[in-house]
Amino acid sequence: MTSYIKIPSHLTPSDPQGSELLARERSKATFDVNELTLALYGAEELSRFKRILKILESDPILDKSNIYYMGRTELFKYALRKDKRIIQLAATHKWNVDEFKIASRLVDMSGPYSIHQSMFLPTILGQGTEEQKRKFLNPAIRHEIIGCYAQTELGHGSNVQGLETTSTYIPETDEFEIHTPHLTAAKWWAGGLGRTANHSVVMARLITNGQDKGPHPFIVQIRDLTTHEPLPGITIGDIGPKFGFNTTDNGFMLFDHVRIPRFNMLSKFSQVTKGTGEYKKPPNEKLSYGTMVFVRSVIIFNAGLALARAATISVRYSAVRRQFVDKENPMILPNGQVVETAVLDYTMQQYRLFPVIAQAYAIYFTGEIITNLYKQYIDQSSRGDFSLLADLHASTSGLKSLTSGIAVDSIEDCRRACGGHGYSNFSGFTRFYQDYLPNTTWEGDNYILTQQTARYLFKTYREIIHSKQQSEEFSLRSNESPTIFYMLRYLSNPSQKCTVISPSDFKNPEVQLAIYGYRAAYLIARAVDQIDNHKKSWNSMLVEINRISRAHCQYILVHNFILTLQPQTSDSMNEKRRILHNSPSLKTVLTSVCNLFALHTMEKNLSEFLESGYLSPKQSEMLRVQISESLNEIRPNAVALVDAFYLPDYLLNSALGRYDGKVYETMIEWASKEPLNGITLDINPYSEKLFRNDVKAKI
Ligand SMILES: CCCCCCCC/C=C\CCC/C=C/C(=O)SCCNC(=O)CCNC(=O)[C@H](O)C(C)(C)COP(=O)(O)OP(=O)(O)OC[C@H]1O[C@@H](n2cnc3c(N)ncnc32)[C@H](O)[C@@H]1OP(=O)(O)O
Ligand SMILES: Cc1cc2nc3c(=O)[nH]c(=O)nc-3n(C[C@H](O)[C@H](O)[C@H](O)COP(=O)(O)OP(=O)(O)OC[C@H]3O[C@@H](n4cnc5c(N)ncnc54)[C@H](O)[C@@H]3O)c2cc1C
Repeated sequence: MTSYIKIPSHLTPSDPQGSELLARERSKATFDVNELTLALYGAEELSRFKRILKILESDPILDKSNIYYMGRTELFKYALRKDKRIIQLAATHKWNVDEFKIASRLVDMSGPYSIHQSMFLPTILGQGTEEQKRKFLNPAIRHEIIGCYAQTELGHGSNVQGLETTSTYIPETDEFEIHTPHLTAAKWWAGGLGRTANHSVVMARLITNGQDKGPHPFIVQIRDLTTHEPLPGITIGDIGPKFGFNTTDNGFMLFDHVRIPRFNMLSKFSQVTKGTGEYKKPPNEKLSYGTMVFVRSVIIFNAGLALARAATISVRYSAVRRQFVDKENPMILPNGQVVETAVLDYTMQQYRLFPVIAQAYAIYFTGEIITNLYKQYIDQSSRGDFSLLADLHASTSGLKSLTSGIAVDSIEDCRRACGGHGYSNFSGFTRFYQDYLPNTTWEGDNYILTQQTARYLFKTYREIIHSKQQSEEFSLRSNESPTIFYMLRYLSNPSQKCTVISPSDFKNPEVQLAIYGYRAAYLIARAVDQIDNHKKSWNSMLVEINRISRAHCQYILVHNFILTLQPQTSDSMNEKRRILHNSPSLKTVLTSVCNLFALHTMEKNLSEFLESGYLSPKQSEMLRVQISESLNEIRPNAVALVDAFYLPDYLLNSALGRYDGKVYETMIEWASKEPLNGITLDINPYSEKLFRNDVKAKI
């Protein structure tokens, strides 16, 4: 990359150097960072990760050093080039799906093919028959066709039942006719549709024999495979510049009575019979929504990674950044020199950042559990058993909403914790934050999704209170279901009180779960009473409903973190958990992290814990004391805890979060490459010229 300004090479940052400060931090850690990294990734995945990283880092097409200076069109071209390159590398190195995902995560830029991978392929895989997979999936895997997922319309997104695009069965020709009846039915937002895809999954209302069977997925070829022009009857375009995600061509699409073969209705679960147009219902009405459940589970896992990344940048930078001298506890170098205090030593900075580390670990562990639950559902559903779907839908909806909301808030908190430099693109936060933002909206707006979770919780609660005679059955189920467990516990004595008598009692996992469980059950019981006995409308309860989903999902996050740290029978323990359980130092540090997560989250929602009367004002004071204690416990391990995420500089692309701490050297080097620095302006206001030259002499 070209430098436009020569920076005097004799200048170095004032002592102590960033590298020295980070080395000191690393030497204070009470646990082995490599061991924790292994416990997070597992040996096999870590070695794959390192192998793939090496390939990407040394590939000139995937070099990221220029991207902070690019505008949209340039960035889009870069994204297309890098998407093609990853596919070529995958072919060369024979990467499997998991390896491909690792590469995409490391290259870290949504692109024109992203939705092909994340939604088009999974939809055909999940909803297509074997014959349809042969016809569409195999060429799609080979990238002979490129697809997108067009569900949302200009006038409807959240309300899937309200979609207007129609797909009408024509028995005479054994075809479907796809049509856009109104402007509001224009497909809108589909990633990759704007300029790239030649096929699309189109969610359209199935009309057969004059009956509307609601939205179903269809495969539609939308562009000519040779000319790449839209096919007759189809109008397509890019929807224009966005808040972020500009490296993907989100598009719009209109259909004018476009015919497709009957074969193209994805028919694993519901079918239309040739000629008669008879409709065969799916075994569960919502199976056509399956892709959304899958992507929501991925979003939960990704939220943990996003938090890990934000925490890594801000914690490392805070260890290097120094401001003022803390006179009561000055920072003294080995040579006796008193220097300014690292901002990480200020308790306010710790209170802002350490909970983000804790959120990252908490969500990472729940992400793994949800991923496994999804796999279990896929396994069972392949044998015709859909019994897990309702639970999976409720958990993924609420957790997608909660975890992506936490991630968005915390990325911004971490950015602000980096002060002025956090506002520079070189911080590594700008595109990361902008591109992360739509996670709160896509795959179901976060406020809409909480209604799905609350509805499921109300149903479960009603089942328990209306079937006293079955209480034994519920007691048995409570061993497997933490939800039933906390509801039963609440119902056993609704006026119970929290048992904490000293701050350290808050460290007891049983106490934490009892507090979270009581609060969720109390809110649910109150809402059910309002709806069932006081005839409150659903709409009038929406604020409460959102609270309930959040309360339940926070319980789940705390429960899963505690479960991860509890000894398990060795045969049920996988390799990663075994590493963790065989290391007392890892368990100790992660217990502090778990406590901080549980207690800080409690403090942030304190009014809900207090209003039920379960927690007293006195206990809430003790809670604060214990949070402070947890922050102190984590302080020596802060840098090591983020190092353990093993997020390489190639991914972070951040001057502030570099592993080696060379923050200032990188800031000035990258600034010297700003192309604006290569232009000499003509500042005479009466001259029409803007520049005296196009580009300064390169240095
Ligand atoms: C290589 C892989 C990498 C993957 C990387 C992925 C990362 C992400 C990257 C990019 C992806 C982003 C691109 C974005 C794409 C999109 O946004 S696509 C469009 C997504 N759109 C939505 O999510 C719309 C949200 N709306 C809905 O889901 C629904 O309309 C609804 C809000 C759930 C309401 O639905 P509906 O009105 O039909 O249903 P209800 O009356 O409320 O409920 C009826 C019963 O059905 C149950 N239900 C609802 N949905 C589901 C479901 N999905 N699964 C199972 N069951 C469901 C509901 O609980 C009710 O049950 P009950 O009657 O028993 O109570
Ligand atoms: C970057 C990006 C990429 C996308 N990619 C795709 C894609 O590839 N394919 C695709 O099909 N879609 C895609 N989408 C669309 C996305 O799925 C929808 O935008 C999303 O589901 C929200 O729907 P909406 O836009 O209709 O919001 P609306 O439903 O109009 O929401 C507007 C507001 O109304 C509130 N609201 C609506 N209904 C209710 C209610 N019942 N109760 C309470 N509040 C309510 C919402 O909370 C929200 O605050 C993408 C969107 C973005 C931003």
